[in-house]
Amino acid sequence: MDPSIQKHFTVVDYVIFAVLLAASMGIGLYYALSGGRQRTTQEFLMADRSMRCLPVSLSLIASFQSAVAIIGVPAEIYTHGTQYWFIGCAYVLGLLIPAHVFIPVLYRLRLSSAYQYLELRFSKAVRICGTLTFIFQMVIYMGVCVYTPAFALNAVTGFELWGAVLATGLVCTVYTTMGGLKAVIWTDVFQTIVMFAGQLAVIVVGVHQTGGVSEVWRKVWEGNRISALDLNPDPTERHTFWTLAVGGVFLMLSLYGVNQAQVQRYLSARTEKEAVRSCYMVFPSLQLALALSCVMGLVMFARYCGEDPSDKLGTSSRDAMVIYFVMDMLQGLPGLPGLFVACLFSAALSTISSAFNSLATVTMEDLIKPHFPAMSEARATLLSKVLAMSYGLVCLAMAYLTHLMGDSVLQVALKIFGMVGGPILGLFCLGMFFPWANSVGAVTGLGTGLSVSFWIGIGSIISHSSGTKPLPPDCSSSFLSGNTTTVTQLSALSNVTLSFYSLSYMWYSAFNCFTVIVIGLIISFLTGPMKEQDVTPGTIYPLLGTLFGFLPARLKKKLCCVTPLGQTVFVIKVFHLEQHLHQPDKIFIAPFTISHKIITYVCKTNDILITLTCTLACW
Ligand SMILES: CC(C)(CO)[C@@H](O)C(=O)NCCC(=O)O
Ligand code: NA
Repeated sequence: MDPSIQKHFTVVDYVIFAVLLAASMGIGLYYALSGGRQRTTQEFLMADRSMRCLPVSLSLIASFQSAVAIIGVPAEIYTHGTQYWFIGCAYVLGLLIPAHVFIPVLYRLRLSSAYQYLELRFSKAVRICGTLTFIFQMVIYMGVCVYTPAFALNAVTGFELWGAVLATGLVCTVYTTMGGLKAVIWTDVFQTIVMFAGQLAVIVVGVHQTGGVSEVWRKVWEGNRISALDLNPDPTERHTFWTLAVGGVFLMLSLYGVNQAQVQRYLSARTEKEAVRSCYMVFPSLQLALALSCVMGLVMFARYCGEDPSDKLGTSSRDAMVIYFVMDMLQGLPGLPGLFVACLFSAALSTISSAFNSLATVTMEDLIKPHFPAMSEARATLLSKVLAMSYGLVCLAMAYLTHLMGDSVLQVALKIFGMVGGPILGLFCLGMFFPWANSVGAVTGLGTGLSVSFWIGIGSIISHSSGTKPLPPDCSSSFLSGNTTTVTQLSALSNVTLSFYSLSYMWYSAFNCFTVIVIGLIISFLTGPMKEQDVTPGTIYPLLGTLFGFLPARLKKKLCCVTPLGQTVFVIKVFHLEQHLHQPDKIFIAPFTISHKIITYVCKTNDILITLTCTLACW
């Protein structure tokens, strides 16, 4: 790269970056030494199920808001206009459905791992398939997350690439291993605030340098960056209202409904109500996060009029371009470049810490504990810490693998969510909404879903058919339909396979989710659908019964698998008992274990140990 355009950091900037890392370590240390000192898996992995909604909600946003979004969304807006902003519409259903469908089912089962649900509903085999799929997804994703900010910074400022990767990876591993989920959640709160502050600083400085809000508006308007509502129904067009607002709902569901990183936070909330409330509170914050990154893209456009510095930078990476503009704008304002770097690394840290903790949880709960039921609590906790640490090291290895890949990172990250998260979402929907689905159907459905999604995903990468030409760069140019021509050419392709490959990546989650459900149901009916009395009560959400409320009661009962009233009352009693046991003088030892419809409570009331056993009923 041309050394004359290289941006430099001052001492203040390095100090700010160091403060971020030190503060995160400090929070980790605090939770290692306070409370229960991380001596139980309940504390280390579930934060003692004692969290309030505010920290939980900020932590929920932080998990999937990585540097990928902070750099990728402005790059998207800069080159293609504001169409992507319509994904904000998907947040409505994308958060309401998790709050009122997934949280009630999962919270009431008092799980530790979301994949425990799959065993209760189907079988051990399905649970293990689900867990392995999740591990695969998160391991790839965290590589992308830690590599992205380091690479982009290195391209522009010469900030040591592997030094930055190692610093983030190792610092995060240390505080996650020391402080457990409490540290992960509270560092998320701190890091989310730094993230918002960094983006806000760039916007304020950018608007000021461009000559005010009205000047920014004039330039983005004349440069055609304000996109109209695109209602084109073509599923191969990358971003339209439909792909974003409808396809986006499924993307959101796979992240906020069934992804262990998020489910674990819901489960760490002290009550179900608190969990639902935290999900509601994600809505305004996520809209704010989206607005900040979109506005940042617009401000950059107004300031640089679509300029493309890729020749000067020696890389065509759009991420490097964003960093270049930001560093250029913030130059000469001591501390602000450092704040932006802190913002990027906050985003990365908060994402990989969630990944480490959730990966340690599923490995422990789904893969190890079932084989060693007699393992002592101390040993289980130690093992969980070793797991969290090992995933930290895996993350560094994945960063190196990401280094060997290419493409636009926003698309890569969202493609992974769709390719792997979509089938997992399908598996949970199959279990929750369709009482007839059986275990064979679930495994076959997941297998088919993953195969189809990889076929399309890899096909699209190889045939390069998912790209869209950027809008013309010039601020004052009139509208050119670069976008539309590409799409018409693509849809005119007679080759069916090629048009499959060009399916918009925003549809991946929805498409793959439906593949799993359809194949799962077909195979279930062929191999003998699940009988109502064999379905573990409490694992079905009466969706079909609610949707078809007009049907006669007998048919409705068949659709939603409602259990007899007597049993329901019984469970309500059990839940009352549970709340009762939460009283300070009556300590709850183990929440309960569920094995094949039998709940076992172990509780301690006035120093007497009681073991309660009862059958689980539908809620
Ligand atoms: C996950 C969404 C779509 C939620 O708004 C957004 O945060 C996003 O585009 N994220 C990109 C992937 C990432 O941040 O790692
Ligand atoms: Na994050």
